[in-house]
Amino acid sequence: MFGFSPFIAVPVAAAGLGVLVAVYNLFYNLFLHPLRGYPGPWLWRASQIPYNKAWLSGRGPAILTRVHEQYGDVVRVAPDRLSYTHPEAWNDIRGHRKGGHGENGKDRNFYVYSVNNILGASRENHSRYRRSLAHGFSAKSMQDQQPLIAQYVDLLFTRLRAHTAASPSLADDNEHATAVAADGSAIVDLVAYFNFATFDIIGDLAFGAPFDCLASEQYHGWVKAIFRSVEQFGMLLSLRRHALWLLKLLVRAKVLGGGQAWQAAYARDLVHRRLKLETTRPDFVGALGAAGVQDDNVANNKGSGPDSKLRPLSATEIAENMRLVVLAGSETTATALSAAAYYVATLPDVQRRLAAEVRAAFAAEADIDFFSVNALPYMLAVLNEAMRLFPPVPTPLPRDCQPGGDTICGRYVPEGGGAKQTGLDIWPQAMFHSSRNFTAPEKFLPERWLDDDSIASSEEKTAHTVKVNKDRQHAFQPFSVGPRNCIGKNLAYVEMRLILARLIWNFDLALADPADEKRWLDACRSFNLTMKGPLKIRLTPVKRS
Ligand code: HEM
Repeated sequence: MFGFSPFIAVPVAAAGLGVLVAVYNLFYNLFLHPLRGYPGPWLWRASQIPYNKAWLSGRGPAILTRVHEQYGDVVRVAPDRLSYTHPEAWNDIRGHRKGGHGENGKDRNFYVYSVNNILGASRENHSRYRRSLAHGFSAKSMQDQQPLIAQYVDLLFTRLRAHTAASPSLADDNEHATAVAADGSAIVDLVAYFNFATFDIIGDLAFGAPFDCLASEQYHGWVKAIFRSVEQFGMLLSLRRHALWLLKLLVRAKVLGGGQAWQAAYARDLVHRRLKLETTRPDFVGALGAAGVQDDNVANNKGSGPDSKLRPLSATEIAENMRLVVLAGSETTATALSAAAYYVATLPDVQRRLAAEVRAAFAAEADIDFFSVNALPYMLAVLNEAMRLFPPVPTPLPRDCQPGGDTICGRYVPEGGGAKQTGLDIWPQAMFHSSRNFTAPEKFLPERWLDDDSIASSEEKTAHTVKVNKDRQHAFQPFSVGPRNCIGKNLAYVEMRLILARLIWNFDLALADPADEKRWLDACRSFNLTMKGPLKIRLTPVKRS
């Protein structure tokens, strides 16, 4: 009499089982998991959903900053994941290891699309790639690269000056720049122009040919494809963590990741052409190819003999690494410059002090070069403060805890629970905005990077003199630390200093629309890199007698 049709009984039983498994998982994560002793919001500790939601929203950095403010320097942000804002975490998680300790390897899910380049390479291939690439980033190479870089910086300022012509009728307008006033000022989308310059510079260094963004004042198709794939990557990642089947379907349907094959083929073609040139150009491909280029079949045979770390790279490996270098080296630098320009345009006191320093240091624009820009301490402080408040890489580059576990910030972290290794995150934005690390963390105060201990903008001199606690300022590591830190850090600083110094030497900056003070920041979304809207700045040429 209690007999149910199998068409009802089977789905009901399956649903019931599903609910039981879900309840058991929640119970296990909260009360039995090896990470159960770490603090965090209970829903984040119980389920992966809030963490994935934060990633997919593009607002993860702000969300994680709030979570850390409430729960402290070490937070369990997902059942199998810890996130850190204590400065010691940089070295404990990513630093050079002593006494035969293994490294906390890169999260395999996260770097799955980077296994063929330096970013996600195995330890052995990483050494090969890093050693070969290092030649292109040495002090000697950078000196040789100076004319090549300067040529693009010159072109950037030729373009900007053309838009700010003395008479609007002479100015050369386009969708990214419009002359507006008889005083020669123009409204320019600086995000676009910084991207044009940084992509041209790195494109030329990586492939021996620029993208001609500055020449055409347009984004090159390859650059547009990179932007699209950065946004998609945030989604790919979350799907990989939880719905691999859905990911496979979407990739197969080319809804996600569709441009990857085209981007790879394009890079291979450029590298092949560059390798054929008989030239001593001081670019990255030249440095990589100097030790010879190995046949793809040999290089793919990942031998582990004693000389395996010295194996030269194949043309495909060079192309994959150059593709990564273009992405890693362009958008990041353009983001730092955009953030600096935004804060300078928004904060009159900062602009006044910066302009005084830059304009007093150089009698002529031609005096601004690789070396002379090093003598501008306030400008360096502005750049660092911009990267602190608006980090070019604001989301984590996650690691997996090494087998056997590790001690991080003085506390033992177990290797993992079940089949999953413990994930180790540092969200740079949460680290750099932490009130435990920085005095008045939400304020743009370049003075915190100078020798003075007191911060007071002239407007706030009496009301808000802040005594800066510098004990934990080493939390600021926008280029990461350890053997896999940013290889392009010095080049990035040279580009940023050259461009910002010349911008300030030439122009006064103001937001074209004051509403952008809030709107521009609010519209940004972070998926590893930061997707920014146009930054419309009124550039007014400096009048000199
Ligand atoms: C403001 C500008 C920049 C910032 C904030 C930045 C930040 C970073 C960070 C945080 C990493 C570590 C990635 C990880 O742990 O997975 C990294 C790695 C890397 N960066 Fe940069 N970067 C910048 C500019 C550049 C430039 C100009 C280049 C080259 C032209 C470059 C090339 C690389 C490369 C090749 C790696 C991988 C290094 C390795 O795995 O050994 N970056 N960068």
